[in-house]
Amino acid sequence: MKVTKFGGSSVANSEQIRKVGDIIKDDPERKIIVVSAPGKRNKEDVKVTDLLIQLAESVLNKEDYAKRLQTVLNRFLEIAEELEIEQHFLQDLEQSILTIISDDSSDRTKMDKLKSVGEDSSAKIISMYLTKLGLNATYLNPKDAGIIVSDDPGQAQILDESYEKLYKLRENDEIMIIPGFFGYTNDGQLMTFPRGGSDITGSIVAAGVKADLYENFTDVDSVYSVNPTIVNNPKEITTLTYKEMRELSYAGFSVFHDEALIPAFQHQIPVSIKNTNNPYAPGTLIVAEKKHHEKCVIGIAGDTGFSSMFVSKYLMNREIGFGRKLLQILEDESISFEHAPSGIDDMSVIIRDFNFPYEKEKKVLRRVQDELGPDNIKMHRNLAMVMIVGEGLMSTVGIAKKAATALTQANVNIEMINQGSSDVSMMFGIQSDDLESAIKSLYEVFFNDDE
Ligand SMILES: Nc1ncnc2c1ncn2[C@@H]1O[C@H](COP(=O)(O)OP(=O)(O)O)[C@@H](O)[C@H]1O
Ligand SMILES: N[C@@H](CC(=O)OP(=O)(O)O)C(=O)O
Repeated sequence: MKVTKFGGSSVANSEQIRKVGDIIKDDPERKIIVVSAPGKRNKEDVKVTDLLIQLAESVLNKEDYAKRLQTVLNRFLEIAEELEIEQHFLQDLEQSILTIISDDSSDRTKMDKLKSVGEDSSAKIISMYLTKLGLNATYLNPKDAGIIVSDDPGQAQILDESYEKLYKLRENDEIMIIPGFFGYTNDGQLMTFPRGGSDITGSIVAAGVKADLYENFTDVDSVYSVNPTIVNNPKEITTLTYKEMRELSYAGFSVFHDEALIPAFQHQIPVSIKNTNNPYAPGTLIVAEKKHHEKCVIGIAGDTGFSSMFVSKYLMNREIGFGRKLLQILEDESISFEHAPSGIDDMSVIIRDFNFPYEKEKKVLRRVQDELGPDNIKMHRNLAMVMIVGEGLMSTVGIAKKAATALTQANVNIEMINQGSSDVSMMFGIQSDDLESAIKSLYEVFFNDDE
Protein backbone atom coordinates (compact mmCIF):
# COMPACT_ATOMS: atom_id res chain seq x y z
CA MET A 1 0.00 0.00 0.00
CA LYS A 2 1.19 3.50 -0.85
CA VAL A 3 0.30 6.80 0.79
CA THR A 4 0.41 9.50 -1.86
CA LYS A 5 0.49 13.22 -1.08
CA PHE A 6 -0.19 15.95 -3.63
CA GLY A 7 1.12 19.42 -2.80
CA GLY A 8 -0.49 22.78 -3.50
CA SER A 9 1.07 23.05 -6.95
CA SER A 10 -0.48 19.67 -7.89
CA VAL A 11 -4.02 20.77 -7.02
CA ALA A 12 -3.79 24.44 -8.00
CA ASN A 13 -6.44 24.21 -10.74
CA SER A 14 -8.62 21.74 -12.64
CA GLU A 15 -5.89 20.89 -15.13
CA GLN A 16 -3.58 19.81 -12.30
CA ILE A 17 -6.35 17.86 -10.56
CA ARG A 18 -6.97 15.92 -13.77
CA LYS A 19 -3.29 14.87 -13.70
CA VAL A 20 -3.77 13.82 -10.05
CA GLY A 21 -6.72 11.66 -11.15
CA ASP A 22 -4.58 9.97 -13.81
CA ILE A 23 -1.78 9.29 -11.34
CA ILE A 24 -4.17 7.71 -8.81
CA LYS A 25 -5.83 5.60 -11.51
CA ASP A 26 -2.45 4.44 -12.75
CA ASP A 27 -1.55 2.46 -9.62
CA PRO A 28 -4.03 0.51 -7.45
CA GLU A 29 -1.48 0.60 -4.59
CA ARG A 30 -2.24 4.32 -4.20
CA LYS A 31 -4.91 3.74 -1.56
CA ILE A 32 -4.54 6.75 0.72
CA ILE A 33 -4.31 10.19 -0.81
CA VAL A 34 -3.35 13.29 1.19
CA VAL A 35 -3.96 16.66 -0.44
CA SER A 36 -2.96 20.27 0.11
CA ALA A 37 -5.00 23.39 -0.54
CA PRO A 38 -4.75 24.81 -4.08
CA GLY A 39 -1.38 26.51 -4.45
CA LYS A 40 -0.12 29.12 -6.91
CA ARG A 41 -1.27 28.78 -10.54
CA ASN A 42 1.55 31.08 -11.66
CA LYS A 43 4.35 33.05 -10.06
CA GLU A 44 2.18 36.06 -9.16
CA ASP A 45 -0.71 34.02 -7.81
CA VAL A 46 -1.63 33.66 -4.10
CA LYS A 47 -2.01 30.28 -2.37
CA VAL A 48 -5.48 29.51 -1.02
CA THR A 49 -4.02 29.13 2.49
CA ASP A 50 -2.71 32.70 2.29
CA LEU A 51 -6.13 33.90 1.06
CA LEU A 52 -7.72 32.17 4.05
CA ILE A 53 -5.24 33.75 6.46
CA GLN A 54 -6.10 37.16 5.00
CA LEU A 55 -9.79 36.37 5.42
CA ALA A 56 -9.22 35.29 9.03
CA GLU A 57 -7.30 38.49 9.75
CA SER A 58 -10.19 40.60 8.46
CA VAL A 59 -12.63 38.61 10.57
CA LEU A 60 -10.50 38.86 13.71
CA ASN A 61 -9.92 42.59 13.19
CA LYS A 62 -13.68 43.02 12.76
CA GLU A 63 -13.20 44.48 9.27
CA ASP A 64 -15.45 43.98 6.27
CA TYR A 65 -14.44 40.53 5.01
CA ALA A 66 -16.91 40.11 2.12
CA LYS A 67 -14.35 40.67 -0.65
CA ARG A 68 -11.82 38.30 0.85
CA LEU A 69 -14.46 35.63 1.32
CA GLN A 70 -15.49 36.01 -2.32
CA THR A 71 -11.87 35.62 -3.48
CA VAL A 72 -11.62 32.29 -1.66
CA LEU A 73 -14.97 31.12 -3.03
CA ASN A 74 -13.97 32.13 -6.58
CA ARG A 75 -10.88 29.91 -6.45
CA PHE A 76 -13.03 26.90 -5.62
CA LEU A 77 -15.83 27.95 -7.98
CA GLU A 78 -13.43 27.90 -10.92
CA ILE A 79 -12.12 24.43 -10.03
CA ALA A 80 -15.56 22.99 -9.30
CA GLU A 81 -17.06 24.35 -12.53
CA GLU A 82 -14.23 23.07 -14.68
CA LEU A 83 -14.41 19.61 -13.12
CA GLU A 84 -18.22 19.68 -13.28
CA ILE A 85 -18.60 19.08 -9.54
CA GLU A 86 -22.15 19.25 -8.16
CA GLN A 87 -23.36 22.77 -7.41
CA HIS A 88 -24.24 22.14 -3.77
CA PHE A 89 -20.50 21.83 -3.02
CA LEU A 90 -20.05 25.58 -3.25
CA GLN A 91 -23.12 26.43 -1.19
CA ASP A 92 -21.94 23.99 1.50
CA LEU A 93 -18.47 25.55 1.42
CA GLU A 94 -19.79 29.10 1.85
CA GLN A 95 -22.07 27.94 4.66
CA SER A 96 -19.25 26.17 6.51
CA ILE A 97 -16.97 29.24 6.27
CA LEU A 98 -19.78 31.49 7.58
CA THR A 99 -20.37 29.07 10.46
CA ILE A 100 -16.69 29.24 11.44
CA ILE A 101 -16.76 33.04 11.21
CA SER A 102 -19.80 33.39 13.43
CA ASP A 103 -19.12 30.68 16.02
CA ASP A 104 -17.93 31.74 19.46
CA SER A 105 -14.50 30.09 19.33
CA SER A 106 -11.39 31.99 20.45
CA ASP A 107 -9.28 33.95 17.93
CA ARG A 108 -6.55 31.31 17.86
CA THR A 109 -9.00 28.49 17.12
CA LYS A 110 -10.87 30.52 14.52
CA MET A 111 -7.66 31.24 12.60
CA ASP A 112 -6.79 27.52 12.52
CA LYS A 113 -10.30 26.50 11.49
CA LEU A 114 -10.28 28.97 8.59
CA LYS A 115 -6.78 27.91 7.51
CA SER A 116 -7.94 24.28 7.32
CA VAL A 117 -10.74 25.08 4.86
CA GLY A 118 -8.30 25.00 1.90
CA GLU A 119 -7.17 21.41 2.43
CA ASP A 120 -10.62 20.27 3.51
CA SER A 121 -12.32 21.63 0.38
CA SER A 122 -9.56 20.33 -1.84
CA ALA A 123 -10.05 16.80 -0.43
CA LYS A 124 -13.82 17.01 -0.92
CA ILE A 125 -13.52 18.21 -4.54
CA ILE A 126 -10.93 15.57 -5.40
CA SER A 127 -12.96 12.73 -3.88
CA MET A 128 -16.01 13.85 -5.89
CA TYR A 129 -13.91 14.07 -9.04
CA LEU A 130 -12.44 10.57 -8.51
CA THR A 131 -15.92 9.18 -7.96
CA LYS A 132 -16.94 10.75 -11.29
CA LEU A 133 -14.00 8.93 -12.86
CA GLY A 134 -15.53 5.69 -11.62
CA LEU A 135 -13.13 5.11 -8.73
CA ASN A 136 -14.33 3.90 -5.33
CA ALA A 137 -13.14 7.03 -3.52
CA THR A 138 -14.23 8.71 -0.32
CA TYR A 139 -13.38 11.90 1.62
CA LEU A 140 -11.99 11.12 5.08
CA ASN A 141 -11.80 13.79 7.77
CA PRO A 142 -8.55 13.75 9.83
CA LYS A 143 -10.62 13.20 13.01
CA ASP A 144 -12.16 10.03 11.58
CA ALA A 145 -8.79 8.96 10.23
CA GLY A 146 -7.32 9.22 13.75
CA ILE A 147 -4.95 12.19 13.47
CA ILE A 148 -4.75 13.31 17.11
CA VAL A 149 -2.52 16.30 17.84
CA SER A 150 -1.28 18.56 20.64
CA ASP A 151 -3.17 21.73 21.61
CA ASP A 152 -0.83 24.11 19.83
CA PRO A 153 -2.51 26.22 17.14
CA GLY A 154 -0.45 26.59 13.99
CA GLN A 155 2.30 24.42 15.51
CA ALA A 156 0.48 21.19 16.34
CA GLN A 157 2.42 17.99 16.85
CA ILE A 158 1.17 14.46 16.37
CA LEU A 159 0.39 12.39 19.48
CA ASP A 160 1.66 8.81 19.49
CA GLU A 161 -1.77 7.34 20.15
CA SER A 162 -2.71 8.32 16.55
CA TYR A 163 -0.65 5.56 15.00
CA GLU A 164 -2.71 2.67 16.36
CA LYS A 165 -5.93 4.24 15.10
CA LEU A 166 -4.45 5.06 11.71
CA TYR A 167 -3.41 1.42 11.26
CA LYS A 168 -7.11 0.47 11.08
CA LEU A 169 -7.39 2.40 7.80
CA ARG A 170 -5.80 -0.63 6.18
CA GLU A 171 -9.16 -2.40 6.56
CA ASN A 172 -10.93 0.12 4.29
CA ASP A 173 -11.34 -0.95 0.65
CA GLU A 174 -11.99 2.54 -0.68
CA ILE A 175 -9.47 5.08 -1.90
CA MET A 176 -9.37 7.54 1.00
CA ILE A 177 -8.79 11.25 0.36
CA ILE A 178 -7.55 12.92 3.54
CA PRO A 179 -7.00 16.69 3.79
CA GLY A 180 -3.46 17.51 4.90
CA PHE A 181 -2.26 20.21 7.29
CA PHE A 182 -4.53 19.64 10.32
CA GLY A 183 -5.65 17.25 13.01
CA TYR A 184 -7.77 17.33 16.17
CA THR A 185 -6.92 17.41 19.87
CA ASN A 186 -8.37 14.83 22.22
CA ASP A 187 -11.02 17.47 23.09
CA GLY A 188 -12.02 17.69 19.43
CA GLN A 189 -10.38 21.07 18.68
CA LEU A 190 -9.04 21.53 15.16
CA MET A 191 -5.31 22.44 15.09
CA THR A 192 -3.07 23.06 12.09
CA PHE A 193 0.51 21.93 11.63
CA PRO A 194 3.18 24.54 10.77
CA ARG A 195 3.00 26.05 7.25
CA GLY A 196 3.75 23.48 4.57
CA GLY A 197 2.38 20.84 6.95
CA SER A 198 0.52 18.63 4.48
CA ASP A 199 3.84 16.85 4.01
CA ILE A 200 3.66 16.09 7.76
CA THR A 201 0.14 14.62 7.46
CA GLY A 202 1.30 12.38 4.62
CA SER A 203 4.23 11.12 6.62
CA ILE A 204 2.11 10.48 9.74
CA VAL A 205 -0.48 8.54 7.75
CA ALA A 206 2.21 6.55 5.92
CA ALA A 207 3.80 5.67 9.25
CA GLY A 208 0.41 4.80 10.81
CA VAL A 209 -0.70 2.41 8.08
CA LYS A 210 2.85 1.04 7.69
CA ALA A 211 2.82 1.92 4.01
CA ASP A 212 5.36 0.37 1.65
CA LEU A 213 6.08 3.83 0.29
CA TYR A 214 5.20 7.46 0.99
CA GLU A 215 4.99 9.29 -2.33
CA ASN A 216 5.17 13.07 -2.27
CA PHE A 217 4.08 14.63 -5.56
CA THR A 218 5.21 18.19 -6.27
CA ASP A 219 6.26 20.31 -9.27
CA VAL A 220 9.91 19.32 -9.74
CA ASP A 221 11.43 16.12 -11.15
CA SER A 222 13.57 15.55 -8.09
CA VAL A 223 15.22 17.07 -5.09
CA TYR A 224 18.18 18.99 -6.49
CA SER A 225 21.51 19.49 -4.77
CA VAL A 226 20.71 23.18 -4.47
CA ASN A 227 17.53 25.27 -4.69
CA PRO A 228 16.74 25.44 -8.46
CA THR A 229 15.49 29.00 -8.10
CA ILE A 230 19.03 30.05 -7.11
CA VAL A 231 21.18 27.91 -9.44
CA ASN A 232 20.09 26.96 -12.97
CA ASN A 233 19.85 23.27 -13.78
CA PRO A 234 21.41 21.93 -10.59
CA LYS A 235 22.40 18.31 -10.15
CA GLU A 236 19.55 15.91 -9.33
CA ILE A 237 19.75 13.80 -6.20
CA THR A 238 18.57 10.25 -6.85
CA THR A 239 18.88 8.87 -3.30
CA LEU A 240 19.48 10.51 0.03
CA THR A 241 19.10 9.52 3.67
CA TYR A 242 16.47 10.75 6.12
CA LYS A 243 19.21 12.52 8.06
CA GLU A 244 20.49 14.36 4.99
CA MET A 245 17.00 15.39 3.91
CA ARG A 246 16.06 16.55 7.40
CA GLU A 247 19.09 18.85 7.54
CA LEU A 248 18.53 20.16 4.01
CA SER A 249 14.82 20.80 4.59
CA TYR A 250 15.58 22.53 7.87
CA ALA A 251 18.07 24.79 6.13
CA GLY A 252 15.87 25.83 3.21
CA PHE A 253 14.94 23.00 0.82
CA SER A 254 11.26 23.90 0.86
CA VAL A 255 10.42 20.95 -1.40
CA PHE A 256 9.80 18.75 1.68
CA HIS A 257 8.94 19.87 5.23
CA ASP A 258 11.70 19.13 7.73
CA GLU A 259 9.22 17.90 10.37
CA ALA A 260 7.77 15.45 7.85
CA LEU A 261 10.86 13.25 7.96
CA ILE A 262 10.48 12.14 11.55
CA PRO A 263 7.36 9.90 11.35
CA ALA A 264 8.63 8.23 8.14
CA PHE A 265 12.10 7.82 9.64
CA GLN A 266 10.84 6.36 12.94
CA HIS A 267 8.70 3.81 11.12
CA GLN A 268 11.26 3.21 8.35
CA ILE A 269 8.92 4.17 5.49
CA PRO A 270 10.83 5.11 2.31
CA VAL A 271 9.81 8.47 0.85
CA SER A 272 9.70 9.20 -2.86
CA ILE A 273 9.57 12.78 -4.19
CA LYS A 274 7.93 12.87 -7.63
CA ASN A 275 6.61 15.33 -10.20
CA THR A 276 2.87 15.52 -10.96
CA ASN A 277 3.77 17.09 -14.31
CA ASN A 278 6.17 14.27 -15.18
CA PRO A 279 5.07 11.27 -13.09
CA TYR A 280 7.24 8.69 -14.85
CA ALA A 281 10.48 10.50 -14.02
CA PRO A 282 12.28 8.44 -11.35
CA GLY A 283 12.23 11.21 -8.71
CA THR A 284 14.22 11.14 -5.49
CA LEU A 285 14.15 8.35 -2.93
CA ILE A 286 14.74 9.04 0.78
CA VAL A 287 15.92 6.00 2.71
CA ALA A 288 17.61 5.02 5.99
CA GLU A 289 20.98 4.14 4.50
CA LYS A 290 22.75 4.53 1.20
CA LYS A 291 26.02 3.40 -0.29
CA HIS A 292 28.96 5.54 0.71
CA HIS A 293 29.89 7.90 -2.07
CA GLU A 294 33.36 9.25 -2.65
CA LYS A 295 32.08 12.80 -3.08
CA CYS A 296 30.20 13.00 0.18
CA VAL A 297 28.59 16.45 -0.13
CA ILE A 298 25.06 15.91 -1.45
CA GLY A 299 23.46 19.31 -1.05
CA ILE A 300 23.82 22.95 -0.12
CA ALA A 301 20.94 24.79 1.51
CA GLY A 302 20.48 28.17 3.08
CA ASP A 303 17.85 30.19 4.85
CA THR A 304 17.46 33.70 6.22
CA GLY A 305 15.60 34.85 9.32
CA PHE A 306 18.10 34.09 12.07
CA SER A 307 19.52 36.17 14.94
CA SER A 308 22.45 35.53 17.19
CA MET A 309 22.81 36.59 20.81
CA PHE A 310 26.53 36.74 21.58
CA VAL A 311 27.51 36.72 25.27
CA SER A 312 31.10 36.88 26.53
CA LYS A 313 32.50 36.71 30.03
CA TYR A 314 36.06 36.09 31.13
CA LEU A 315 36.37 32.58 32.69
CA MET A 316 32.90 31.55 31.51
CA ASN A 317 34.28 28.02 31.21
CA ARG A 318 34.86 27.92 35.00
CA GLU A 319 31.44 29.27 35.96
CA ILE A 320 29.19 26.33 36.74
CA GLY A 321 25.66 26.74 35.36
CA PHE A 322 26.35 29.73 33.07
CA GLY A 323 24.93 28.07 29.95
CA ARG A 324 21.95 26.69 31.84
CA LYS A 325 21.08 30.09 33.31
CA LEU A 326 21.35 31.76 29.91
CA LEU A 327 19.06 29.21 28.29
CA GLN A 328 16.72 29.37 31.31
CA ILE A 329 16.11 33.06 30.58
CA LEU A 330 15.07 32.13 27.04
CA GLU A 331 12.84 29.37 28.37
CA ASP A 332 11.16 31.81 30.79
CA GLU A 333 10.39 34.07 27.82
CA SER A 334 9.09 31.12 25.71
CA ILE A 335 11.87 31.46 23.16
CA SER A 336 13.21 28.30 21.56
CA PHE A 337 16.75 28.29 20.21
CA GLU A 338 18.35 26.56 17.22
CA HIS A 339 22.07 26.24 18.02
CA ALA A 340 24.36 27.32 20.82
CA PRO A 341 28.02 27.24 19.76
CA SER A 342 30.35 28.15 22.63
CA GLY A 343 34.01 28.97 23.32
CA ILE A 344 36.09 29.40 26.49
CA ASP A 345 34.85 32.85 27.37
CA ASP A 346 31.86 33.23 25.05
CA MET A 347 28.67 31.64 23.88
CA SER A 348 26.31 32.48 21.00
CA VAL A 349 22.70 31.43 20.89
CA ILE A 350 21.17 31.26 17.41
CA ILE A 351 17.43 31.89 17.32
CA ARG A 352 14.88 32.04 14.49
CA ASP A 353 13.64 35.64 14.21
CA PHE A 354 9.99 34.63 14.42
CA ASN A 355 10.73 33.10 17.84
CA PHE A 356 12.51 36.24 19.06
CA PRO A 357 10.48 39.32 18.14
CA TYR A 358 12.00 42.75 18.82
CA GLU A 359 9.50 43.31 21.66
CA LYS A 360 11.20 40.55 23.68
CA GLU A 361 14.77 41.61 22.96
CA LYS A 362 15.10 44.43 25.50
CA LYS A 363 13.80 42.37 28.40
CA VAL A 364 15.96 39.34 27.56
CA LEU A 365 19.15 41.40 27.22
CA ARG A 366 18.44 43.21 30.48
CA ARG A 367 17.91 39.93 32.32
CA VAL A 368 21.12 38.45 30.87
CA GLN A 369 23.00 41.57 32.00
CA ASP A 370 21.49 41.59 35.51
CA GLU A 371 21.52 37.86 36.20
CA LEU A 372 24.77 36.73 34.51
CA GLY A 373 26.95 39.85 34.63
CA PRO A 374 28.65 39.30 31.24
CA ASP A 375 31.49 41.52 29.94
CA ASN A 376 29.68 41.93 26.63
CA ILE A 377 26.32 41.10 25.01
CA LYS A 378 25.67 41.74 21.33
CA MET A 379 22.66 40.99 19.16
CA HIS A 380 23.23 40.22 15.48
CA ARG A 381 20.05 40.42 13.44
CA ASN A 382 19.67 39.62 9.68
CA LEU A 383 21.70 36.47 9.77
CA ALA A 384 21.44 33.62 7.30
CA MET A 385 22.57 30.04 7.81
CA VAL A 386 24.09 28.11 4.98
CA MET A 387 24.50 24.39 5.37
CA ILE A 388 26.64 21.82 3.58
CA VAL A 389 25.18 18.34 3.95
CA GLY A 390 26.31 14.79 3.26
CA GLU A 391 26.78 11.45 5.02
CA GLY A 392 30.45 10.90 5.72
CA LEU A 393 31.18 14.62 5.83
CA MET A 394 32.81 14.45 9.24
CA SER A 395 35.32 11.81 8.19
CA THR A 396 36.26 13.53 4.92
CA VAL A 397 39.35 15.70 4.98
CA GLY A 398 39.24 19.21 3.60
CA ILE A 399 35.51 20.05 3.53
CA ALA A 400 35.81 23.10 5.80
CA LYS A 401 38.77 24.39 3.79
CA LYS A 402 36.88 23.99 0.52
CA ALA A 403 33.83 25.75 1.97
CA ALA A 404 35.92 28.59 3.38
CA THR A 405 37.60 29.00 -0.01
CA ALA A 406 34.21 29.20 -1.76
CA LEU A 407 32.96 31.81 0.71
CA THR A 408 36.17 33.83 0.37
CA GLN A 409 35.87 33.76 -3.42
CA ALA A 410 32.34 35.16 -3.09
CA ASN A 411 33.64 37.82 -0.66
CA VAL A 412 31.35 36.52 2.08
CA ASN A 413 32.34 37.01 5.69
CA ILE A 414 31.79 34.00 7.97
CA GLU A 415 30.20 35.20 11.21
CA MET A 416 29.91 31.78 12.80
CA ILE A 417 30.80 28.15 12.08
CA ASN A 418 28.95 25.24 13.61
CA GLN A 419 30.69 21.99 12.88
CA GLY A 420 30.57 18.79 14.79
CA SER A 421 27.22 18.55 16.52
CA SER A 422 25.69 16.80 13.52
CA ASP A 423 27.78 14.23 11.69
CA VAL A 424 26.15 14.98 8.34
CA SER A 425 26.28 18.77 8.19
CA MET A 426 28.42 21.85 8.58
CA MET A 427 26.80 25.22 9.09
CA PHE A 428 28.00 28.78 8.46
CA GLY A 429 26.37 31.94 9.79
CA ILE A 430 26.63 34.82 7.29
CA GLN A 431 24.85 38.11 6.57
CA SER A 432 21.46 37.60 4.88
CA ASP A 433 22.41 39.78 1.91
CA ASP A 434 25.26 37.40 1.11
CA LEU A 435 23.16 34.24 1.05
CA GLU A 436 22.63 33.88 -2.69
CA SER A 437 26.22 34.53 -3.66
CA ALA A 438 27.41 32.17 -0.90
CA ILE A 439 25.17 29.34 -2.13
CA LYS A 440 26.21 29.87 -5.77
CA SER A 441 29.89 29.85 -4.90
CA LEU A 442 29.62 26.78 -2.65
CA TYR A 443 27.70 24.95 -5.37
CA GLU A 444 30.38 25.84 -7.91
CA VAL A 445 33.18 24.58 -5.68
CA PHE A 446 31.50 21.36 -4.49
CA PHE A 447 29.65 20.32 -7.64
CA ASN A 448 31.21 21.96 -10.68
CA ASP A 449 34.91 21.71 -9.85
CA ASP A 450 36.34 18.69 -11.60
CA GLU A 451 39.07 17.68 -9.18
N1 LIG B 1 16.74 21.63 -3.46
C1 LIG B 1 15.52 21.71 -4.02
N2 LIG B 1 15.11 20.77 -4.90
C2 LIG B 1 13.89 20.86 -5.48
N3 LIG B 1 13.03 21.87 -5.25
C3 LIG B 1 13.39 22.83 -4.38
C4 LIG B 1 14.64 22.79 -3.71
N4 LIG B 1 14.74 23.87 -2.90
C5 LIG B 1 13.61 24.56 -3.04
N5 LIG B 1 12.78 23.95 -3.93
C6 LIG B 1 11.46 24.46 -4.35
O1 LIG B 1 10.44 23.66 -3.79
C7 LIG B 1 9.33 23.76 -4.68
C8 LIG B 1 8.34 22.66 -4.34
O2 LIG B 1 7.85 22.85 -3.04
P1 LIG B 1 6.40 23.45 -2.79
O3 LIG B 1 6.21 24.70 -3.58
O4 LIG B 1 6.12 23.50 -1.33
O5 LIG B 1 5.55 22.30 -3.49
P2 LIG B 1 4.09 21.77 -3.29
O6 LIG B 1 3.18 22.82 -3.86
O7 LIG B 1 4.08 20.51 -4.08
O8 LIG B 1 3.88 21.52 -1.83
C9 LIG B 1 9.96 23.67 -6.04
O9 LIG B 1 9.15 24.23 -7.05
C10 LIG B 1 11.27 24.42 -5.86
O10 LIG B 1 11.19 25.75 -6.31
N1 LIG C 1 -1.59 24.69 2.42
C1 LIG C 1 -0.70 24.70 3.56
C2 LIG C 1 -0.05 23.35 3.80
C3 LIG C 1 0.85 22.82 2.70
O1 LIG C 1 1.53 21.83 2.90
O2 LIG C 1 0.82 23.43 1.51
P1 LIG C 1 1.83 23.11 0.24
O3 LIG C 1 1.68 21.63 -0.08
O4 LIG C 1 1.30 23.99 -0.87
O5 LIG C 1 3.23 23.44 0.65
C4 LIG C 1 0.32 25.84 3.44
O6 LIG C 1 0.29 26.57 2.44
O7 LIG C 1 1.10 26.03 4.33
